[in-house]
Amino acid sequence: MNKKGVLLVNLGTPDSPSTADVRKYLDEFLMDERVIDINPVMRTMLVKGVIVPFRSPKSAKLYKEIWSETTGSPLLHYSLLQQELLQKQLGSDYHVELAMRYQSPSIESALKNLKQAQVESIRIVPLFPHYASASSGSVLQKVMELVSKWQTIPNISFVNSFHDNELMIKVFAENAEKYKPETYDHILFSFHGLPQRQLIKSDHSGRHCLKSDNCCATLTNDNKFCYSAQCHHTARLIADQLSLPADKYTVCFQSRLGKDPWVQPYTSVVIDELAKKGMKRLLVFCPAFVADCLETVYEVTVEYGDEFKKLGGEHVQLVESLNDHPLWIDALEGLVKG
Ligand SMILES: C=CC1=C(C)c2cc3[nH]c(cc4nc(cc5[nH]c(cc1n2)c(C)c5CCC(=O)O)C(CCC(=O)O)=C4C)c(C)c3C=C
Ligand SMILES: [Fe+2]
Ligand SMILES: [Fe+2]
Repeated sequence: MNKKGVLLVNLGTPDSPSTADVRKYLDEFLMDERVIDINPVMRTMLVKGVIVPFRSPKSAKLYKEIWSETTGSPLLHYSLLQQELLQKQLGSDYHVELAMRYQSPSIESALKNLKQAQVESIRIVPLFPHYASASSGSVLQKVMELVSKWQTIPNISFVNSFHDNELMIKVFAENAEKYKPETYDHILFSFHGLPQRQLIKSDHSGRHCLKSDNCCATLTNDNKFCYSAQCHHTARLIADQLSLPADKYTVCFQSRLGKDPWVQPYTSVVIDELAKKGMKRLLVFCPAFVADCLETVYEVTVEYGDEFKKLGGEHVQLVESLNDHPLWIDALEGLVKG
């Protein structure tokens, strides 16, 4: 019997924390037309002329801080563990591959392995709980570009988003419980940011995105593919699971790049405001990521932690990501079989 193929795809990480490898990674990532979605000539000038030359040495320093001598980039390490554990759990009827949208292991090589294994179908699982053109959309476009050239195209299906996955919500809540959320002054749900123009472009109704202050407060037919509305929904589900009152938590967005407005409120602004209000201890969830990475272990723990302390705060505690939690592997099994 032919096996069923599974392709897990995360964002990508440099091959090493050297400036040259970070430059290669940022160049491939930021030249993607779904990531910096502006006129191609402007994108080339901005990315190759400004962002990559200035950002690469700075980012390389940060990557060096989180790089493990034995396991390298945390994002790749946890993604490989997720692949291994899912393969074990699904058994020999399945062939599970892992790819990164940018750099290695590439989507090309993972698809080649699936083709060689003569799989009868491919289930594509972008490892992003919330749909964004810049993340899941880009993964799906790349896979379709490559597979469309095959002589025989197997059955293909993909997961668009899983922002309300019950097991995922449970793992985030469980991971937080050991820190006793009730002992913190405030809880943040800090999601990866996105330029506002990308939200507006995804609003096919033309009635929803950024048309009112609370356009993301509920998930409706009009905004069900809105990245921000999906993020708010995930936060509400985790907060409900932990019985957090609405005034005890804030949804915010981190990792802004460039001068254009991104989805708000910005995490750094919220942290400043909370410190100025005299809050001392913050617990921070990063539910846009299924594995710990630069944006969680460095940006939240170190950068936001230092910023908070400078303004009188005492402690910023990150709730670890889904990583290799057994219930998350169960969740992945459900996404594959669903
Ligand atoms: C969760 C999904 C992600 C979306 C959506 C996303 C959009 C997006 N990101 C940038 C710019 C950068 N992101 C960087 C790192 C990074 N981004 C994600 C995920 C999403 N990005 C992850 C998982 C990571 C961490 C990778 C790792 O190796 O640990 C970086 C690189 C790091 C840095 O230099 O700060 C940049 C740059 C844009 C512009 C964007 C949408 C338009
Ligand atoms: Fe990013
Ligand atoms: Fe929206």
